[in-house]
Amino acid sequence: MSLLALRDVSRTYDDGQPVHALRATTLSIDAGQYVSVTGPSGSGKSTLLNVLGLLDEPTAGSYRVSDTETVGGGQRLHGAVRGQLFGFVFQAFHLLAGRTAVENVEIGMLYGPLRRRQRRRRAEEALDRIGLAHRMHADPRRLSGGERQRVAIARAIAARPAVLFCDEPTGNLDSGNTANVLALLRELNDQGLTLVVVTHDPDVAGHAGRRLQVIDGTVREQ
Ligand SMILES: Nc1ncnc2c1ncn2[C@@H]1O[C@H](COP(=O)(O)OP(=O)(O)OP(=O)(O)O)[C@@H](O)[C@H]1O
Repeated sequence: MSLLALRDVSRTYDDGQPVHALRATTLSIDAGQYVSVTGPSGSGKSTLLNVLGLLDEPTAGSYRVSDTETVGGGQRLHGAVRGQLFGFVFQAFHLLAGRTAVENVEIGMLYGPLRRRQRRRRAEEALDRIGLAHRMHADPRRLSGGERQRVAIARAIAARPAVLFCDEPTGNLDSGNTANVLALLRELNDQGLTLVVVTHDPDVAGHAGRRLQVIDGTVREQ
């Protein structure tokens, strides 16, 4: 059974005249897949990621997550699915300065069901998993770019999502730090996490087992 299933999904923006950011797309992603999404600027990659991550709603079509129809389900359903199953990593790390790494990771679980002590334990586990246990109490301002992105990944995986959505996760990193983050993503995928990674970088895309290309709102397998 596919974990994420788009059927005939379109996303049209009304910007004076219609912008067809995503055109009648049918796409299934199975649990455990590592999927990259590439394509020219403005082709619809972020729109696809936002629709898959329930951050944006299709204008037409059906989107099932774990066999639950989400289109028309409303904010409450979308929020619940996101909270239980999805984690997000963006190009800009969005970490809070003045808070430690472990506090930043805990913030990702603030609105979930866990109590304070459980949140701390999960945060510590997540930092340990990404190899930053020794920097747990550091302010993100004192971490390297690669370490910051790893903290952002820890924050995204601490609540144990089934799917991690990444939008240009290495966009702000030099080649050494990019290699570290890619090794971490590979390891997380090996442990069963489903990954969907939007990237401009063909080398980053090359790490995925399944490669999608978006051109003018149309998704193709590569
Ligand atoms: N809120 C919006 N209102 C109107 N048009 C939008 C909006 N968001 C995106 N678009 C348009 O939809 C199309 C797809 O945008 P999208 O951001 O998905 O592309 P992208 O492939 O992620 O681009 P990039 O690689 O530059 O980030 C573009 O033509 C864009 O201008």
